[in-house]
Amino acid sequence: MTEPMFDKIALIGIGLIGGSIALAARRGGLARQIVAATRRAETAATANRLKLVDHCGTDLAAACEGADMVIVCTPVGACGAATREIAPALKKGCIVSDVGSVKQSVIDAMQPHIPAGVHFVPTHPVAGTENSGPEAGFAELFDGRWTILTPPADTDPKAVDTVEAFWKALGSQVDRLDAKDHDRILAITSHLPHLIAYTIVGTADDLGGHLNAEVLRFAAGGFRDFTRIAASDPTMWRDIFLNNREAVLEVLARFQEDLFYLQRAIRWGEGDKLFDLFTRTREIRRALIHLNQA
Ligand SMILES: NC(=O)C1=CN([C@@H]2O[C@H](COP(=O)(O)OP(=O)(O)OC[C@H]3O[C@@H](n4cnc5c(N)ncnc54)[C@H](O)[C@@H]3O)[C@@H](O)[C@H]2O)C=CC1
Ligand SMILES: O=C(O)C(=O)Cc1ccc(O)cc1
Repeated sequence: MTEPMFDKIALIGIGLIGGSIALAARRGGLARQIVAATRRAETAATANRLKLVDHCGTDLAAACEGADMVIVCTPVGACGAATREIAPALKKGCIVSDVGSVKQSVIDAMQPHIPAGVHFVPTHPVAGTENSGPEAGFAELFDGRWTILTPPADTDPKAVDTVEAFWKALGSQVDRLDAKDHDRILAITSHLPHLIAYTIVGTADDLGGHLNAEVLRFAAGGFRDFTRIAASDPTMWRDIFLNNREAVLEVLARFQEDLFYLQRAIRWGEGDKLFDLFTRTREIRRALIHLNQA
């Protein structure tokens, strides 16, 4: 049997992502001990009942005592305060990481609290579901999916390599990006699609009257897919939009222009404009399938 990568991993927050990391790390035998801490006693009790980790409590700092690797798995708006709370307990040489869907604002919030001698390697596993909480975690979540590392320029390269090896051992493919580039890319590929889903389901619900019941009764195809995305966690997504404000507003402006273009084409019966765009987008989907990414 090979040696575990770490003696002790501590997870701060144990919902879908924290729970999945715990289960995948145990599957891979990556740590001798995995502990967690979360704000609410009820969540900790669920994590303990499900045996996601060796122990889950509510004292964030106590969980980090002696840990080699600490991963903050809270909504992005809570990352800074959580890091401030655990900072006094971090041992020298420890790696602190996070899994937030937004990177630059999380770096800005966490980095000032990272003590000297502790390494900070921010990450984003681009894998998830619409479900949240400790019951939602599963060991296979990261298998074959991408995890993006966005280490600040002065980060110890050995710590970055260790985090890369850890995510590969969890089943993920790994790449590295500048944090701001990450935020611009995710604004279009993940954040805008969620905003559209939240909007369309709300609009359908607002139709009112007898149409409302019909919309839900015949929810099929495209609309049903949107309702899945629109069931995603409200706290998590509120924090994502507030923390990736600029990039989201920029792509939203572009999107609105493109939507007006289609609106005009429909109004004036310009079928060739619609046909050309739909042909181009179908090719994009087929290329993704070819690359095994869809
Ligand atoms: N849900 C998804 O599909 C994905 C989420 N992410 C990111 O991962 C992070 C966690 O997301 P999920 O696991 O889905 O959320 P979740 O809601 O399932 O779990 C969040 C956990 O953090 C705890 N928590 C909340 N506020 C806290 C605080 N102030 N102090 C300590 N613990 C606190 C909660 O009790 C819960 O255990 C978020 O930053 C999100 O952006 C990244 C990739 C995919
Ligand atoms: O459920 C889905 O379709 C998702 O898009 C999950 C997801 C949500 C947030 C992320 O930062 C990454 C992945």
